[in-house]
Amino acid sequence: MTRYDDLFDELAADESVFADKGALDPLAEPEDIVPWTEQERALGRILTGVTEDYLPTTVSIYGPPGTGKTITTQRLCQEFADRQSMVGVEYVNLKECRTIFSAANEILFALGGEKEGAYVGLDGVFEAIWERLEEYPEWTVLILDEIDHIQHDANYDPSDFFYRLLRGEGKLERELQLSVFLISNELLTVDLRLDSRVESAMGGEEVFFPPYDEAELRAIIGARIEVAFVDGGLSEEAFDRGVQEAAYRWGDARRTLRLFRQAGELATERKLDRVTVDCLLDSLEGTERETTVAKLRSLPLRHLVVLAAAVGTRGSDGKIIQPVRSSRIHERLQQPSTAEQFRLGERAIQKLVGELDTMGLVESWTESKGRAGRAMYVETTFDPEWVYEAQAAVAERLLPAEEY
Ligand SMILES: Nc1ncnc2c1ncn2[C@@H]1O[C@H](COP(=O)(O)OP(=O)(O)OP(=O)(O)O)[C@@H](O)[C@H]1O
Repeated sequence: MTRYDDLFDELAADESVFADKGALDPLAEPEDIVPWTEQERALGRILTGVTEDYLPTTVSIYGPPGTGKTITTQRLCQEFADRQSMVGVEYVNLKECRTIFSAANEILFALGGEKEGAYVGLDGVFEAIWERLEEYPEWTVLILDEIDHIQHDANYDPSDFFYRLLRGEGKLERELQLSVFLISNELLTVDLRLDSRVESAMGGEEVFFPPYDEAELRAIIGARIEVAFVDGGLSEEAFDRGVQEAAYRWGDARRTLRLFRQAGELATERKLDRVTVDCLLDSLEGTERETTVAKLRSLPLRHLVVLAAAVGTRGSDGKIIQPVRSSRIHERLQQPSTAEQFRLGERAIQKLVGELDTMGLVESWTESKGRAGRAMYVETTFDPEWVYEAQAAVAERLLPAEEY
């Protein structure tokens, strides 16, 4: 026996509470979609417009994470296209696209084209997109997921991208009938600050997916829980508590699946034969932390730098001092390396704090200081140490913590 044998033996679950853990994988295609009756009807109504020769140029599908936007839209559009030969559907996820040019190239690729080189420019890629679309049925529904990941870059702004997509000359000349279904967490015109010419070119159709309530989460994950756990592997109280907490905190099906998977892993680690309410509550904290850290990691650097400055002051007991005044954040951001890189004045900092507040990552408020005017205070809504966890390298490189 080597020490690796010992290690693997120790870690291999001989008494697992799981029968088929894969059933809790959010990426696994669920057999049944618990219908979102209202939203399905709204999307269905839009699609059947084809029979009257009309599809809106855009449909904005938005709502918080894990509320079934992707799965419902994809399936409904595909089912419709399977029944209507004059409709084609393509799905593109833009999450990994760092530039607007790469987003256009990703669309081209999904339409069966070869990606273009940078030298052709955005217009060149769009020209190739229109050529591909000529081969498509009369109507094309293009689903663009995570479209809010498109950000301003050095060469183009999102309005340029949308204007070409909706009103591009090559498209108008060829009289292509294209309807773009845009999936995002926030309403796009607000989130991406699209300009008015783009707004007026958009279809104006919107479908909102609200967070799931307890009954819906129960229905969505109930069947998967039955497959995932051995008989009696999850106590009824733990299941009830799990869906209640998940509905109260997030209304997100993906996070709920993850919560039950982690609670099961914890039970196995603790050598229990069933998941208890304690396992569930302990995992709940872990899930909260994991998702917050992931969210922090995906923040634009300027927001992260402001957060790092907000949590960068420790008391003599080593604890991070909160709340912190925005002027203190400003002061910390005046260190030469940071100041030069980000050039953040007090007003810019307050604006970024406001945006972090809207994202639910901080709470901010102002207090009157009499003659000294008003002061803005900021406090994170989560354990401030997580900021370091999320971007240890960035936070420490930019702003080493200092004692107050
Ligand atoms: N109505 C549903 N029926 C069955 N499974 C669902 C349903 N809604 C969500 N799920 C499960 O949750 C996962 C996440 O859902 P989906 O990707 O559709 O969410 P989303 O709203 O698009 O989220 P995001 O904004 O994070 O991309 C799905 O892959 C699926 O496993």
